[in-house]
Amino acid sequence: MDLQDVIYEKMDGVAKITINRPEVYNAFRALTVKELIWSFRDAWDDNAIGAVILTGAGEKAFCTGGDQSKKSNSGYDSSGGLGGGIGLEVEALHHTIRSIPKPVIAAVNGFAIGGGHVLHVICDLTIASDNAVFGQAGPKVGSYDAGFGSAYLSRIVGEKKAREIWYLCEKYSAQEAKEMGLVNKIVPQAELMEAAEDWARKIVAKSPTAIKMLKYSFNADSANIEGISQLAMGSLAMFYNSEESAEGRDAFLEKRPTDFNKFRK
Ligand SMILES: CC(C)(COP(=O)(O)OP(=O)(O)OC[C@H]1O[C@@H](n2cnc3c(N)ncnc32)[C@H](O)[C@@H]1OP(=O)(O)O)[C@@H](O)C(=O)NCCC(=O)NCCSC(=O)CCC(=O)c1ccccc1C(=O)O
Repeated sequence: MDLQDVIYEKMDGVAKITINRPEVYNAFRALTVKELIWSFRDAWDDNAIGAVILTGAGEKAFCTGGDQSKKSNSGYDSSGGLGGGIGLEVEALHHTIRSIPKPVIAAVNGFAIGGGHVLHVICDLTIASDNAVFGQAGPKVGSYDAGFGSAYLSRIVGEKKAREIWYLCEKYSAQEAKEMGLVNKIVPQAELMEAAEDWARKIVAKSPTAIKMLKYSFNADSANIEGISQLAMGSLAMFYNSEESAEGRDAFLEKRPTDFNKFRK
């Protein structure tokens, strides 16, 4: 596949997938999500690969979720039926990251916000640079991830903290993220890739069958969230076709405060 939005590399048993849209802080559009799925599936299919690193290009951001400039009232910029009607195959991407029988390490090199935050939450492990910033943004921009983004997040940080993260849309430092169990390790930004590659190589040296079965065992306990995620994305498609959702997107793009009051009923 000829990749435009993603850089895909393989070395010493480790696949590295880099979201490459630094001009929009690595926000994803339909093509980005398609290319991410393709890359993860290639790594899955390649018996020489034992671990995957997911990161973002540049020093500012890991990923900031859906590209707001590509969102219309009928969803993001893919018009097909894939993706539950939201125009982005986010649900399939989440499924692929969880299903690939090889650990996925998120190397968070800056902002992990919104749908970008959900991506690192779903990854098996997270290593953050000391300047990384974490948080959800959906309620500020007329969106939500009521699947893995909320239900699985609450398993990691607890119900109260997950509700705080979604309801307030505050930003959290790498240290705060580590304290709430969202991050496995923090390193200086210059050492991030070295640290991720070091952990990946340690995993690659282990029994692949043991690693695969452990990943599936960890997944089994939260597998029911897949069904919730399908419902969530279906409801999101309907919500996107509303003035309320459009107000959030437009305010972000116009760099002005939101006015959601008229939608309270
Ligand atoms: C990340 C920020 C907090 C950084 O703020 P700041 O340092 O002030 O930089 P900015 O000037 O804001 O940004 C620099 C530059 O990047 C552009 N940009 C950043 N993020 C996006 C984006 N998501 N879409 C489009 N463009 C983006 C920004 O416009 C600037 O460009 P200029 O040309 O220089 O003006 C801040 O940028 C920020 O808050 N970004 C938005 C984050 C966001 O709202 N993401 C979507 C959230 S939706 C969600 O959380 C729930 C939904 C969800 O998870 C989901 C589920 C299913 C499908 C899709 C999604 C989804 O994520 O949408």
